[in-house]
Amino acid sequence: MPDSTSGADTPTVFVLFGATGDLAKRMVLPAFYELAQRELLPTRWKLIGNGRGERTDDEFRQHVADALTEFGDGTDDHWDAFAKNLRFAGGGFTVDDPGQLPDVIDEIRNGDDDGAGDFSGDDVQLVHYIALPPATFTDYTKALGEHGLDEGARVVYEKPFGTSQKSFEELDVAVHEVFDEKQVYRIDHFLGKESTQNLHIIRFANGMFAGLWNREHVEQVQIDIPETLDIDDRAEFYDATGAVLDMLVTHLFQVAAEVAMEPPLSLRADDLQTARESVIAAFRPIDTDEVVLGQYDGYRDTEGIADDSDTDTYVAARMWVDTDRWRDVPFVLRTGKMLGVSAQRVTLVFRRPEDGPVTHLPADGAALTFDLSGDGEIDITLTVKTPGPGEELSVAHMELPLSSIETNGGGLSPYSRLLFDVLDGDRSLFTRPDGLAHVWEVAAPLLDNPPAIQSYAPGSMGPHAADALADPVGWFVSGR
Ligand SMILES: NC(=O)C1=CN([C@@H]2O[C@H](COP(=O)(O)OP(=O)(O)OC[C@H]3O[C@@H](n4cnc5c(N)ncnc54)[C@H](OP(=O)(O)O)[C@@H]3O)[C@@H](O)[C@H]2O)C=CC1
Ligand SMILES: O=C1O[C@H](COP(=O)(O)O)[C@@H](O)[C@H](O)[C@H]1O
Repeated sequence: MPDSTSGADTPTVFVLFGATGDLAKRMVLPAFYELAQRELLPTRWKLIGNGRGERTDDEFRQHVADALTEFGDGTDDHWDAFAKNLRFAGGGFTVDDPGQLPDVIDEIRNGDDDGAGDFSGDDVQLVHYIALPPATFTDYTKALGEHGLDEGARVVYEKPFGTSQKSFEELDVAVHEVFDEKQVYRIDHFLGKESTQNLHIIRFANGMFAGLWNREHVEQVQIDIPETLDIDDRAEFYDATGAVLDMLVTHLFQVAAEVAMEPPLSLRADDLQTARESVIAAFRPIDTDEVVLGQYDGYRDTEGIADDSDTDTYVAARMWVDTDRWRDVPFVLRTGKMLGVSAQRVTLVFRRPEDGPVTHLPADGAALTFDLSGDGEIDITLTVKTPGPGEELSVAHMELPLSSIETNGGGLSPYSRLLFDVLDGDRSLFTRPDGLAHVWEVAAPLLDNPPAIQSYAPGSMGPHAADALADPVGWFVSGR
């Protein structure tokens, strides 16, 4: 639910720090354009790209057009009107020197900007998007405060919001010295995926699932994100990060919290965030005996990776959520690069009825799966009678692609959805510092004392040692 100041009529200035960077061109700029195409932007808006170098507005417009061609669907008849709203403010942005940004904002506020829309005389909503290397988050936050661009503004932080308990706490203090929590939007784009949102909608909107969402009925939860991708053009970033930080303690933990949360009082931002982020406090600190770390063969031959790198490109972990609802139900989480298949599946595996008349039931014969990839899909696995003579059993699947549901314009990509929510003032799908503080407590045993890395063949499903973590059900996603 949006905060009180948002609205389609509020003139909005969106400042994209790191506008020349990789994330901006892959995700943020195409998502912004998608919102324009879908007419989901405020009536009056400007996007100011910020960077340390100098570019004219027209050069920046060309940069955006190129990004849309390379990473989006190109430009269409929305482009001319869109391009008029793009500006560039170079010269960097530091506490000592704000570069050109304040002047460009003033031009827009004073109505001197020759683009579309008159902002003069209106309160302008500032939205800052920090798409910069994480090491710079604190300095840019301080600079926003120093140059008076914090008041009433919203600020979006890319991930990772800290890479250790210490760096998280330091960043959290720095951010709250400048911004109130209600101004802050920490992105985890897995929360913006259509199927992730269906974890709470399908559960709470359908009595048949609401009643099953507990230890009495669920035997195991799997959160499985294998990737066939390698790390080629992100070698420096990836080698300093690894699968545990890049995926496990960020996206997979947030999705686990979506599954595990207690019913929120409502779907309002505070209630949904409270339910999701507070259950992380009940995640049991990771037992490293229940973790398998891997690195694919050939990783160290990648340009930019040291010959002796011990960075994890794979992690599988069995975790426990110590609430009455989930006590003793294993949550098994897995992700890795260069695996045999790409998938993003969250599966609740249901218990087999005990002492019922049907015997010899398969362990994987009843499940509800949320496919987070692409447009999203919900699948139901059932044990059925094999058609024909006799009483043979088969495991059958029903698939509901979310793209088959009639909508007004189709689903939104995760970044478009999250940007829309920022512009709308809705923080439901963003992370909160109380949850993130617990993430680091849960992860500490693994970060402090990681198990030895095991090698695996590219195209496999990772080290065999991880197979047992999902016993007795077995991993639903299989690639071998
Ligand atoms: N790239 C991706 O696929 C993903 C990235 N992210 C996150 O998004 C954020 C940005 O990532 P990405 O775009 O890849 O990063 P880049 O390395 O591409 O940096 C973005 C921009 O920041 C500016 N910049 C770089 N170093 C500094 C510095 N030391 N001080 C000030 N400005 C600097 C540069 O712009 P200029 O030279 O114009 O000043 C650069 O173009 C990171 O937090 C990352 O973790 C999250 C998910 C995926
Ligand atoms: O944040 C990240 O996510 C991607 C996977 O995201 P998706 O957009 O393909 O759903 C992952 O490949 C990358 O390593 C990680 O940084």
